[in-house]
Amino acid sequence: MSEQTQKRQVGVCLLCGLPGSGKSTLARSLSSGNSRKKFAVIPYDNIITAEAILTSLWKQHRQHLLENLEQFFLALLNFSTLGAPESSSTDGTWYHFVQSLEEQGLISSVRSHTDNLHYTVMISETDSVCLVLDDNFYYQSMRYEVYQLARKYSLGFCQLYLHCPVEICLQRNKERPVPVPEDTIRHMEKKIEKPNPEKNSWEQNSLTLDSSQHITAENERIIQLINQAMANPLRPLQEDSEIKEIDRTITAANILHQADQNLRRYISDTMKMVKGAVSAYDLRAIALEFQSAKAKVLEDLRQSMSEKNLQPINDSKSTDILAIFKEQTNHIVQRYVNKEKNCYS
Ligand SMILES: Nc1ncnc2c1ncn2[C@@H]1O[C@H](COP(=O)(O)OP(=O)(O)OP(=O)(O)O)[C@@H](O)[C@H]1O
Repeated sequence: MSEQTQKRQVGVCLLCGLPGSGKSTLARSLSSGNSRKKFAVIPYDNIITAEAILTSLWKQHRQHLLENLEQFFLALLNFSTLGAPESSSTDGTWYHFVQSLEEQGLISSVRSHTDNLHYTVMISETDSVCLVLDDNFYYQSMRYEVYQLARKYSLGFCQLYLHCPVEICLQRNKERPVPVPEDTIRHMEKKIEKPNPEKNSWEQNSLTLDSSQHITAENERIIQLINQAMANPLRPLQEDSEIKEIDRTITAANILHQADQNLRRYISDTMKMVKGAVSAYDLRAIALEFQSAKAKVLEDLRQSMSEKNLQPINDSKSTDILAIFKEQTNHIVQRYVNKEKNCYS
């Protein structure tokens, strides 16, 4: 497809749950299904090796895996080849990443003498693609970084939490050729932060399933969750300029609010003084004081606005403030005139 008019639907489905809860089993079931949607499984355990997990470089490896994912998103969205990120030479994450995609038949290396870091995506351009991230994702922060990446590229995003009683996970784990240490699973059970859509609005596309039972890709709720996420991609963060404009509006509102408060205080003080005034001289002094207070509020307002490079006069709130000034000044002048009349009558 040389001239792309239609964007490909790309989505991410995070699988989370304790070791032994059945994430990899479900991921396999998804990728072997025969729907029009292509599932690309990203098996974190195979990509970030056990040795890396035991070292302090673990976080760095996760970061590199995110960069790899970003490259894959770009290749899928732009219908381009998959290229290695700059960090690819620093550890084996990229190697394991592309190896896993190659094994699934999703990419194929570009044969070139000069460039062995590019791969052709072997997915039909008309197919939508859902990346299934197979990891425990037991901290909310681990999921949030994927969410941010998905939002950056306006992808579909959903989470599937496989809930399975720890004793069942331990039992299944024991029967594996290379079991995870029991303490690790028990520790994780205490630490795991399940998706919490009530607290985190970004986790609203989450589903909890009881995985002590057999779960397959044909599960209606899973199909619905993924379809819905793909059909409703995340809205990307607004452009920098839009964010700056919002900040400017907030700053302007704060400055105007402050000026408004000062003005109301001056008016209230002035009105008290007007009530207590006994002579025309008092009133004249009060009126002069109010005039200079008003001028000071306006001057402070003008200065704060200009320091922040804002235009108060165009803002409806500043117009309100000026209207209050006018109204209150008229009011005081009227009282002043009335009192003066009384003094001389
Ligand atoms: N619903 C199920 N019923 C019975 N056994 C299951 C079920 N799901 C998975 N198993 C078995 O439990 C073991 C662990 O499953 P699996 O590898 O899918 O778990 P996992 O959540 O991916 O674990 P890990 O986080 O360690 O990768 C496997 O031997 C698998 O066959």
